[in-house]
Amino acid sequence: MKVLIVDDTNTDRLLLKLHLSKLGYKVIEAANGQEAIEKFVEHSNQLDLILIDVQMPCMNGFEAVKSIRKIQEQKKQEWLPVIFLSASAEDADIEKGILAGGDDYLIKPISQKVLSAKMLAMKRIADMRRRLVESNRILNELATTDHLTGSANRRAFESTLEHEMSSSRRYGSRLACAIFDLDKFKVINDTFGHDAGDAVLVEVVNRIKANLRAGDTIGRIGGEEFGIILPNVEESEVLAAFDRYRCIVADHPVVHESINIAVTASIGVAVYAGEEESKEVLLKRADESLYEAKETGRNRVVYHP
Ligand SMILES: Nc1nc2c(ncn2[C@@H]2O[C@H](COP(=O)(O)OP(=O)(O)OP(=O)(O)O)[C@@H](O)[C@H]2O)c(=O)[nH]1
Repeated sequence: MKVLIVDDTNTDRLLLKLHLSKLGYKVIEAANGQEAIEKFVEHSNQLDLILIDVQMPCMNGFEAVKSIRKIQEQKKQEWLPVIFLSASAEDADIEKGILAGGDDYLIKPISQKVLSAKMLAMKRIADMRRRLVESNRILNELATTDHLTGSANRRAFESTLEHEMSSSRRYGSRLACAIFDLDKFKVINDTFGHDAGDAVLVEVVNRIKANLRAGDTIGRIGGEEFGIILPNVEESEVLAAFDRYRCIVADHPVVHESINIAVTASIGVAVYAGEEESKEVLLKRADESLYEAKETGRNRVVYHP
């Protein structure tokens, strides 16, 4: 468990550090409110608890914690327990501490026994918090990932598309969006079996992922249908970029259980450059190009600038 100790009195800070280190806690120190905020920002991913003195010059503990809570809210971070340490036993001060975002308030001088017990209680909260963060991470992954191919699922793909379209509007950049559909996939399933079909889907996604630039996205938007987003592309690069993906699929068969499975894909492209257009209309334009690619022989990229 990692604890940030904030106290402007060196001896108090040192004593606390000594005691917590003996109990096995890792300690980071700050000597004032401003430094506490800086240390919090630097270590927020690993911190489990803040122990902070109230009376400090320039910025007192209450103000520092209010700022920390604001940062946490902006960054959508999980709750981090805070214990105030103060020489004042006034009810009003205790109330202020809780209102400022504290979870507990200890009156100085603090007995080592009480501090050890409070630390144990906070460790329980820290463990619970860590489990919650991990569960949220797993839930988010499940909600946004296609379980077979590991690519973004339709929901995550559409949300990325919306985000990229708004960046395109803001910065005047151009983004290319394509619908990429494997050809005659039913025949692959019927000839080689559903497991072979699954292996083809996984291999195709892996090949494309290995060739995407940072910031590009592939998402599975249907059974054998994928969406690809290339933000910040030059008009002259669009066709060549998607033709490269077509070749990456068509040039080498997928080998499954020592059987070579030839696969091709048809790709329909639409480019967005900040127009008044919804993602549904953009995807519809890509879909119309895909339809044309299928109708005119498959294993083709169709793009009408
Ligand atoms: N193995 C496997 N097959 C899937 C999966 N999802 C969808 N499919 C199959 O993909 C096939 C899609 O067939 P169609 O929509 O007829 O299209 P197609 O055979 O690819 O023909 P064209 O798109 O016209 O070239 C169907 O047979 C689906 O059962 C999957 O997760 N795994």
